Amino acid sequence: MSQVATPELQQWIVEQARAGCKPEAVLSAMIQAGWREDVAIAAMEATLGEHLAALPRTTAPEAPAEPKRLPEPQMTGHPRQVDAGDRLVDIVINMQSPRVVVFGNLLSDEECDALIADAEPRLKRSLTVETQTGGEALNEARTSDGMFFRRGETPVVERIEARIAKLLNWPLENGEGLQVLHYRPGAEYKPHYDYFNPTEPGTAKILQRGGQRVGTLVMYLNDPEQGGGTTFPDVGLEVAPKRGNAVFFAYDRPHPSTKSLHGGAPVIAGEKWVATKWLREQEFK
Ligand SMILES: O=C(O)CCC(=O)C(=O)O
Ligand SMILES: [Fe+2]
Repeated sequence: MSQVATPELQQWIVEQARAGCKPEAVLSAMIQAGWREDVAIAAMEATLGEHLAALPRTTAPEAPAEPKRLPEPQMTGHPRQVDAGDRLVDIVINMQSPRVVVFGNLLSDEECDALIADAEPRLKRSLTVETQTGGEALNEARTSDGMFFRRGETPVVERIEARIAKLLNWPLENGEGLQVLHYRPGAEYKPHYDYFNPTEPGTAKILQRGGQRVGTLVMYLNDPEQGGGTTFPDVGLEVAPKRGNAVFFAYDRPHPSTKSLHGGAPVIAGEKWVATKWLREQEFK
């Protein structure tokens, strides 16, 4: 008998493993059939190693040896404020896991008003990027109206984008265009992840435009009367929407272990306006 593992033998080893046979039982069956022990062990190791490596992952891949670079404010020495170029921005909350920072005084009232005024005539019922197809679709979980500015579209947008790039140490070119959302009473955005699910078929096409999303900055443009907080259900955190403030969160991999699940809670009274900046790994074209 040949002492080189054949494709048939490899197939048989995988089938035994699938059927729940213990490795010892598989090995002793092979020895019974006349395989040399060392050849049988090597065949099992190689075959099952390859088989396992090809399986879809259901848990988080191991963190890379070099921590991935992510958008992150410069906060060594625990400053109360961060220099964002043309403005000192307050640190209100600094949370590590999930990575969440709440900023105060990021936008002036005039900037908030200008974003709302320029966005309002262009609002449509919000679409979300569809990882099934790579296109966009109406999403029942998101009952706000929205629009996108192009990067640098107006002087106010340009100024805010430069400030965000400085604040989060992240290249301006890696940002998507600013999105403005308007929630009426009752409107909400149910808990979701902002990254694109790598197991879904449309994701490869979406990633061609700048790679994964790795961070989100939600800026509050007005003060809703009641409700409308940004929630992080994995950690029971709710950020109150306050005009000029913002909540930033980052996710180093497209996986729920980042605890970056978040949503816009229903607006109970009044309305809610936010501007969202999504940050990609690479230049967003
Ligand atoms: O409105 C909010 O508080 C959250 C918005 C959001 O999650 C998003 O734009 O992706
Ligand atoms: Fe989101």
